[in-house]
Amino acid sequence: MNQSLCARHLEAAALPLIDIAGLFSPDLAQRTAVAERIGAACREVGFFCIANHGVDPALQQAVFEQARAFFALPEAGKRALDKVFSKANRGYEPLRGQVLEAGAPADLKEGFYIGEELAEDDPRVLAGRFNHGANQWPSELAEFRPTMERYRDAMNALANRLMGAIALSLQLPQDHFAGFCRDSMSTLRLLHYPPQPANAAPGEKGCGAHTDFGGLTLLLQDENPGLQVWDRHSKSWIHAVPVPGTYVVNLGDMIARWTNDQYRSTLHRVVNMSGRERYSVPFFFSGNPDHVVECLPTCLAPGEAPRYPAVTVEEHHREMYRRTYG
Ligand SMILES: O=C(O)CCC(=O)C(=O)O
Ligand SMILES: [Fe+2]
Repeated sequence: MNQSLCARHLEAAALPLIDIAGLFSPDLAQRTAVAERIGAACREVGFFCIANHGVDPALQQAVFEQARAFFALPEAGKRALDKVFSKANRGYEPLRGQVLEAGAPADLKEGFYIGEELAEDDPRVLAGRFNHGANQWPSELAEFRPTMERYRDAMNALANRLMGAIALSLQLPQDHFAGFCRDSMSTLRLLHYPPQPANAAPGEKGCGAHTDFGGLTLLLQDENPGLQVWDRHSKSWIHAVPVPGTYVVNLGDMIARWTNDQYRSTLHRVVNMSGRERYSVPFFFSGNPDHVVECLPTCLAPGEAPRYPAVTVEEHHREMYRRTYG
């Protein structure tokens, strides 16, 4: 192994790697043992990698194949599914379509958003609920929709399991977050990052520094590194080098609100210095829109006040989208 590879693997080791096989056990002690490791990572870093998560590698590869095929479509085909045509923020987002870091140049990524499929006459759609509606699907790619729907279902199941582990890690019953998890307004996002251009403007990068808005994010990365996670101890960026077969899991702002920042929603960004096209697939498990997120009494020391007012999942997401899409 050469020097630079060694250095890269050392950096990768900085994100805790947790084997979650025990979460699938009928034995509460085994589930709790994994939950405790997750809890420690949530307190320390707010980011961790999970292995033995049970998601079919063939399904993950199919998602990447479909994502690559979509982004390779002619510009006109992608623009026909532009998010601007959707009231529910579904569809294609062109390069530089989002500013994730306030004051920085727009992000050097293109994306595609998929959510729960809701018909035009669904009462939630008729009521104009935030992000509720139909998806836009590329008619050119027959396998795209079934692949993404299967994958979204697998991600919802895994996120539910991880929320149970987070509850256990906070000494709460495993189903404590069931109300949050029910009919979650989750988003599957396909991302494509071109290589960082040599002539990039100052501060221009794949994805500006941000924290995620929702509950949990489960990130599938291809083999090209690019994700960087802020380390508050060394005050520097950790390179989250892809570890084959794992997911990167990070906590969104909702979990920081519940725990009064005991569990961290950590700053991260993407700079694609790999010299290759990078593809990633974050799944944002955002929670039930009506669920009220407020500080858990068990996360307050005697005399301590909650840092955040109570907010519904829907109110919080409306505000966050307003900030990053202007
Ligand atoms: O592409 C990545 O590795 C991270 C993307 C991300 O942070 C996001 O979409 O919120
Ligand atoms: Fe993110």
